[in-house]
Amino acid sequence: MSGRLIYLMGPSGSGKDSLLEAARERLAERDCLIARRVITRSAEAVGEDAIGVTPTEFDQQEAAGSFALSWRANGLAYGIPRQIDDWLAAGQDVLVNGSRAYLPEARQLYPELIGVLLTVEAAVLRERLLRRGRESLAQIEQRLARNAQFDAASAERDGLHLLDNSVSIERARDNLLALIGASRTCA
Ligand SMILES: Nc1ncnc2c1ncn2[C@@H]1O[C@H](COP(=O)(O)OP(=O)(O)O)[C@@H](O)[C@H]1O
Ligand SMILES: O=P(O)(O)OC[C@H]1O[C@H](OP(=O)(O)OP(=O)(O)O)[C@H](O)[C@@H]1O
Repeated sequence: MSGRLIYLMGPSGSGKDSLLEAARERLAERDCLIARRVITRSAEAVGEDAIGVTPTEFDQQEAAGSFALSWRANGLAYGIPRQIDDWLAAGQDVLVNGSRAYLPEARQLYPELIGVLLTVEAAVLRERLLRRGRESLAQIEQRLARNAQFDAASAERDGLHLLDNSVSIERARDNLLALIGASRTCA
């Protein structure tokens, strides 16, 4: 039996990483692993449980077939290690921190993926990016402009599950776990 691929998306600053950290233990109890991303961000700036590599290293790993999924956004390259295929084949669910723009390609590779879109109001998003303080103001403006290109209503039409993270992280975590549990029943 193969596991399910849960593809979490949401604008930069919406709280994907915080949500994954908050849910990590509970997900593990449900046999759901979180994929560790490879990102061309300096190690100090990574700020998530990711592996930092140089752009050259990333390109080499990508060319060698090390990634199950890989994309570029926000001036960075992101890869999901090929290892997730072993986990899925062993029947384990896998949750990845994905990209909205890359969703069509991800769906071609994993037609059964369960897409979850984390949403927050634009004003909250701005506030969170500013508070996180990881990017420059110009980079934050670029992320907000990128977000304005995506529309949650069309996401719903695309069959994505919408998950509000304007609420507390604990509530969002419980809603994520409920959503994953409900999808299992439907499968
Ligand atoms: N539910 C929440 N309530 C309040 N602050 C949150 C919540 N979720 C995330 N944050 C904060 O918002 C900022 C961005 O979150 P982060 O997890 O880094 O987002 P992403 O991984 O989507 O870029 C962080 O400073 C984080 O602490
Ligand atoms: O196509 P999009 O949906 O806009 O996504 C583009 C990228 O931005 C997000 O990264 P992340 O939240 O890690 O960005 P940041 O941490 O660099 O802010 C997301 O996980 C993708 O890797």
